[in-house]
Amino acid sequence: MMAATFKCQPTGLHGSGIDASAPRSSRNFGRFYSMRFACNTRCNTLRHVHTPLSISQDSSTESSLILIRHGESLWNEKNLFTGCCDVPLTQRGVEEAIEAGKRISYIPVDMIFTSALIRAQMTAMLAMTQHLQKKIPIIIHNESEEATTWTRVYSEKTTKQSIPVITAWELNERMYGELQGLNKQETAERYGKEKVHEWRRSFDIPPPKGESLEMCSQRAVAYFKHFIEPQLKSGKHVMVAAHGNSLRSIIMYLDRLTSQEVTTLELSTGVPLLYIYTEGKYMSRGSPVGPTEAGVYAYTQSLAVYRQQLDEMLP
Ligand SMILES: O=C(O)[C@@H](CO)OP(=O)(O)O
Repeated sequence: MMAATFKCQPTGLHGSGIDASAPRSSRNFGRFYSMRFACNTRCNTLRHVHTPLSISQDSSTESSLILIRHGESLWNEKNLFTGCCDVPLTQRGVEEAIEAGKRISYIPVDMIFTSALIRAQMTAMLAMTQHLQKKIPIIIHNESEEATTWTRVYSEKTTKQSIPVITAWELNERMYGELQGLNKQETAERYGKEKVHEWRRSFDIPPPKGESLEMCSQRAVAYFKHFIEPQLKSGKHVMVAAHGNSLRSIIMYLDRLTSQEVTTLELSTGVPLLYIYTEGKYMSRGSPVGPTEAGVYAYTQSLAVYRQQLDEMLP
């Protein structure tokens, strides 16, 4: 069913010009890590690519994972079921994304994963405009040989100042089937509040011709385990910009929630959540409050060191 619904988008870094042969040129960011993608599935081709990691840290101990639901979209504002319809942010959503960016501006980001939908991509890009690293997020295009070749970056220096952005349909919002485009309030009046609540928040009951949360979690969590977790394991700091239900699925996995517990999990638009991945475990650190808040750098020793490096680097 999913294959018919979504066109697979080959994603990844292969041939993107992102390369680990960067010299040790920066006083503060003198150490580079190289990593190798070795994953290959029908839909994704992340392979044989090196990316630079621009902070000093002990990559074997911990990495940060930021999850962010997109800011308010035009259909959130109109209270319409959105699902996989590709709707942009409202002005308020833009502001939420910028505010989220301020809140995570001091947390290192080496790679970004977003869904294939514009509201998540806008959120990631707007958030990164606030980041203290001042690196430029670049969407990686590997959907064809030509796309790979034509988007190649030929400057090592520019590559070092970039953050690869991987887009993946597997991180899309759940596909809401025949509810897409319908008003949530009117649908509740028509089918009854309980029925609509069951479609929206039960774990395994799909809306008409759509995905249940369970179906959404199968593809979102499989993608997370296959493509995102290996990056965290290798010491990369990752941001994931996605959607209410794809992120609820991922949080269910990270926090080991039961299918009952996840039914009450609600995520606000544009609010980042921080996890620290260490020794194969995820530690939830809630939502960062902002770079000026006392104590935020004490989340982990690496973050404290990172902050110090940023301070030394900034004018
Ligand atoms: O419409 C949607 O796509 C989602 C998220 O906005 O709605 P719900 O809250 O029902 O999961």
